[in-house]
Amino acid sequence: MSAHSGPILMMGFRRHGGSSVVDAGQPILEVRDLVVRYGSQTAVDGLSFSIQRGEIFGLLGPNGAGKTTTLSVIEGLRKPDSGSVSVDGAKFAHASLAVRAKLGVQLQASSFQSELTIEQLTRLYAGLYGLDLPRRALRERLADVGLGQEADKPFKKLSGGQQQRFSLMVATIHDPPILLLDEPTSGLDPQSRRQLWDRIEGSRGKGGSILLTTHSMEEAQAVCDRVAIIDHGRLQALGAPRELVAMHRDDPRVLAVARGDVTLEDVFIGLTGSAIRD
Ligand SMILES: Nc1ncnc2c1ncn2[C@@H]1O[C@H](COP(=O)(O)OP(=O)(O)OP(=O)(O)O)[C@@H](O)[C@H]1O
Repeated sequence: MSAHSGPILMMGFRRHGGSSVVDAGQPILEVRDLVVRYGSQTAVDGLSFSIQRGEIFGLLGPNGAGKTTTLSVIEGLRKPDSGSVSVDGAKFAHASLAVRAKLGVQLQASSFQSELTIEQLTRLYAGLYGLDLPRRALRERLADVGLGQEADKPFKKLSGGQQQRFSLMVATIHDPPILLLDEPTSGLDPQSRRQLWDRIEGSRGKGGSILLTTHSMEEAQAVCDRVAIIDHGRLQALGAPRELVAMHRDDPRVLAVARGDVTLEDVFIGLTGSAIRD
């Protein structure tokens, strides 16, 4: 993640386990009044939120809430029916390559040419971003994610967790100021998950921002400065995890599902309902 210029102000965002510093200036990412339809179905229905520099922001919602659709618009893969996405102040629809390169996107395993070794793939993706990294630097990047010994292995021979770590390394190879992660820890063992949390937290220290989706309330509480809970494509709640718990702890819908002290998961289920989604 690149360090950014501009004033850094204490915003008073307090996280579980410590405090964090985010930039109060222009948001690095702004989603405004986003609407996305698939035929007659509205998947995202007037969604707005913004992310500050240095902020780790969680997009939470039950299955089918519209999280992946929102990410695909931010990534430029899908055109919204209305609304806008701005990255660092530039409307994304008209964004130059330089603006698009501000996004780091974690690719699915199926996106990589699986016969190539991970060193070859690293060189390939570095080249796409205009980076000409010497072999030692390539190996260092791999070693950073615990893949130093696997440099000569074809991608397809990595384990699922190794593939995920590789894909994260590639997403950040050009030090993007904002990283988008769609369920980054699903399928990881507890060790790899904790390591990824550490890396996510480390990016904040360097001024990087992250937008992640997760179904794990534990994860949201552990790493996110703020979360948005969405359902049916609409915003249900927005704030720091602790603030949301404090704000909704007396809500009868939340009390009805709580099993002891009210948690973020109780707030989530209370606001989005207990029914399983398709
Ligand atoms: N390509 C598509 N064509 C038609 N409908 C779609 C398409 N992609 C998503 N949908 C629908 O849009 C809604 C939002 O889906 P989306 O994948 O964005 O939800 P999500 O919050 O990411 O869900 P999950 O947690 O299950 O990944 C769902 O009702 C889904 O069925």
